[in-house]
Amino acid sequence: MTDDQALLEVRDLRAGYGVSRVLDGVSFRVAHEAVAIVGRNGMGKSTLCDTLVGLLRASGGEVVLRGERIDGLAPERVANSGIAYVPQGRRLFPSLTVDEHLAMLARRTRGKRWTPDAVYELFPRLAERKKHGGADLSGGEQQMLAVGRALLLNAHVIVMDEPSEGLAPTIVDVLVDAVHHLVDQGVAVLVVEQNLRAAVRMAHRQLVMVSGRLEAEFAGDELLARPDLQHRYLGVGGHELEGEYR
Ligand SMILES: Nc1ncnc2c1ncn2[C@@H]1O[C@H](COP(=O)(O)OP(=O)(O)OP(=O)(O)O)[C@@H](O)[C@H]1O
Repeated sequence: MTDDQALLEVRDLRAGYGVSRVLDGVSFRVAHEAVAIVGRNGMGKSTLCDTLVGLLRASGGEVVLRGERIDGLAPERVANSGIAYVPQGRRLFPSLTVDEHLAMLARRTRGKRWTPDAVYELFPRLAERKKHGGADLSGGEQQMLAVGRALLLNAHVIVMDEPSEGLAPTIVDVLVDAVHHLVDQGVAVLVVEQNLRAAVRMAHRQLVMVSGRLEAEFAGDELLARPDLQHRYLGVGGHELEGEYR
């Protein structure tokens, strides 16, 4: 596989809940890079994440990871094939310490690039909190731990659903740096973000989801400079979104 080939390719993906169709033919490619998906609430971004990682079954289309179809596989097999998921809300165990969370996955890390020590090097703050339980961690520390767990799966692609949600700006900076570091290390990142500024800083390419379809793509900070497009695609200025796209 060469660098310009897609690590992840999604073709005409369709999925929904019962009779309600949410993803209505989603296609995109992710190479060795970070790509952001932005869009208003309820447009299908989390549904896309769940479908990519096998938590929701696609009703049509294909998900191809490094040349192999992974749609239709159970979530554990998707994880083993090289996509790790950092879900919205982080889903940690309140009674386990940081060390215990990472040790649970350490068995899989022998001889691999990512180990608990490498995670502590990436997030020194977590190293300081090794013995603390999940319930004692701040939102930012929980997010770092959730990313650390995903890294220990030694994934080729990490899917993150709204990682900056509820985090202080300085912690968002840590996450932005972490995403760049992961890309430098050869990991592709697909990040769903409500925070446009964070999305733009994490990912050079931003794809806009509208009603279960990808309607537009922007590069760099093009979208930040265009309030008209933000209004059109993201509903900025709409009462329910005021302040989210900051
Ligand atoms: N478990 C579910 N059962 C039925 N409908 C669902 C379920 N989860 C989401 N939906 C619906 O699917 C649509 C897309 O939701 P989704 O959460 O994917 O959007 P989103 O873009 O991630 O928005 P948000 O940022 O609010 O999570 C919405 O209409 C939502 O109500």
